[in-house]
Amino acid sequence: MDLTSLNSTDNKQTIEALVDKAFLYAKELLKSDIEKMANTHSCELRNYFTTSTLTPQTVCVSSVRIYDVVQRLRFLKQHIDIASVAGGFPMGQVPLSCRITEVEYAISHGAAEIDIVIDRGLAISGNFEELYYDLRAIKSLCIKGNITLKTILSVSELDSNQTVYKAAMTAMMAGSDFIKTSTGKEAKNATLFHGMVMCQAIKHYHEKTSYKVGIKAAGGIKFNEQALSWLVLVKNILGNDWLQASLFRIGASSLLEDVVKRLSIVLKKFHQ
Ligand SMILES: O=C[C@H](O)COP(=O)(O)O
Repeated sequence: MDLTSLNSTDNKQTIEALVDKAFLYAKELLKSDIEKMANTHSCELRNYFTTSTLTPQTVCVSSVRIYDVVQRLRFLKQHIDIASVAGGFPMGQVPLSCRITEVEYAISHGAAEIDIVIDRGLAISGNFEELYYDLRAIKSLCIKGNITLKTILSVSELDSNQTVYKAAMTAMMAGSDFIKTSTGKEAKNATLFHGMVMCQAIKHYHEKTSYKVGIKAAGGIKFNEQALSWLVLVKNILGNDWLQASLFRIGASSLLEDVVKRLSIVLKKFHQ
């Protein structure tokens, strides 16, 4: 999971709370369940629930808030990768030079992952060549710093599934490490059908090139059932290889709560 906060009201305090949530929320709420289970179950099982499985893969913030994350991590003496949205998020309607400046800013301030948003106007007008060169320019900045590049297609704003497929292919050809469904700010979130089109594009790209590109589902994913539906979709089309954080992510601001609730139910079953 990329634990996300991308609000216009974000500030130092809300970002500190986000970072604390990434490290403490699950551990604190599940502490007693894990301890009870530890009395009756093997170390292996106990360790599974006490280590990295309870910490999101990244915290995902706006570029201007990266510094707040870095400061909080220093204070907590902890590490988690920082993902930053960039490129005039969420609309993507800014000149390439500004997009480049923002990505450079994000990387130099500590982002390990860049979630770039595409200019949907280019995709809808069929200008995939310019879209490719835009994304290629961003990719060249990421290559230098070994930064993961996720490209947000904003699928619900594209005019057809064919456009979704072409935008996905363009993003992958330009070197995206992930293709991502949505910014979370569109009027409608991505559907599983959009996800299916994206997974098919990833599969075809893999068949043609052997490159494995990841998929990130984001926007309105708040409940376990939704997350599991995406997981099943990815598993069915792309296979078990994709079921790891380097190839499958869910970006969400409000999913952790339900995941922890469900984990608590599962853990209670272990020590009943
Ligand atoms: O990239 C992640 C999305 O912006 C998260 O959207 P959400 O706030 O609806 O979970």
